Amino acid sequence: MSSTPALELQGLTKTYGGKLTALSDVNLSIRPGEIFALLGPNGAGKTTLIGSVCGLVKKTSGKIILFGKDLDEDPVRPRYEVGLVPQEINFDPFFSVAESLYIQQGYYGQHRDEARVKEVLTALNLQNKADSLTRALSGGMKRRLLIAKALVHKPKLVFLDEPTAGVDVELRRDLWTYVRKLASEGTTIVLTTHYLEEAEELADRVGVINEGRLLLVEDKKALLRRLGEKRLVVTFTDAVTTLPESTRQMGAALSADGRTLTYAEREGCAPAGEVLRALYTQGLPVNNVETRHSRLEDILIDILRGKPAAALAS
Ligand SMILES: Nc1ncnc2c1ncn2[C@@H]1O[C@H](COP(=O)(O)OP(=O)(O)OP(=O)(O)O)[C@@H](O)[C@H]1O
Repeated sequence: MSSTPALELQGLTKTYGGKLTALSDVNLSIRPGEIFALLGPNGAGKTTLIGSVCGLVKKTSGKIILFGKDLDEDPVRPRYEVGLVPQEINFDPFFSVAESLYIQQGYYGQHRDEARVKEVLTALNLQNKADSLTRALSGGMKRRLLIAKALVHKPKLVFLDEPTAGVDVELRRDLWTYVRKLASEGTTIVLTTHYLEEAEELADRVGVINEGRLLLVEDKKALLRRLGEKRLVVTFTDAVTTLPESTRQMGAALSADGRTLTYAEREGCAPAGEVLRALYTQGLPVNNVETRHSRLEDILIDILRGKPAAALAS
């Protein structure tokens, strides 16, 4: 696979009305074929970033390089390689589903390609709706059509801006399967989502943006390992007065009533099993043991709160 980044942002900055800085000096390189999740709270700048790449927002400064081509030098042709699934449903209600896809092919400088339209409709389970007016589709079908529109011209880079907002669990699962298939065929995917489960499920890498600044870019699994923890909670049948010295040294803590031990196993710490072994060796009255792994959601909250442990990776 080519090593040229699918997308490179260099010092990308966007100021609205000379006052509000929606993007501040964003530097980012998206690898070809990866699924990259761009995460951040409302108003962080995600849609502005996507809009700048897709030509919907005029950047204030910085460079946008698509597949090695600087958009300042050619703002049109490199964008033919890009597809966008926007947050909001935006099609003309008076065209049929198939017509809206032919129009889309035209926008991207392509000839009407009926076979491709059929293929995309089938992939998104809309084959029976080709002749329906778009306004007659259900909400979930409209979402599918938005995705079909973004893909009908075979883009090499696809932005999915909140693709599953308001869709049911089944459609969400279908879309995840489809996104994975696209990525396995070499399409680069940039995803924004407030469903962190979605990012955890799909993403190869994660970027966190807040107030227009990119705070972190990291491999998802490495991030979960680095900042995640396994939390062990042990309850005792009778109150315990002190914990074994070895478990205290490992960092286990006893609740004030002596009935609960908690231990956070992080990268480089003793495994939770060692704490348990010490408790059993000392004959402490263990009643129940629970463990819970951190999710991306816990980590994102720590990063956004500026928790020191959530030190930024390069
Ligand atoms: N056309 C505009 N004019 C003025 N300000 C804007 C405009 N579009 C966005 N903004 C502001 O820019 C900032 C970033 O907005 P943006 O839509 O990029 O955030 P987001 O991360 O996509 O948020 P969300 O998760 O809510 O969709 C916000 O403060 C927003 O109010």
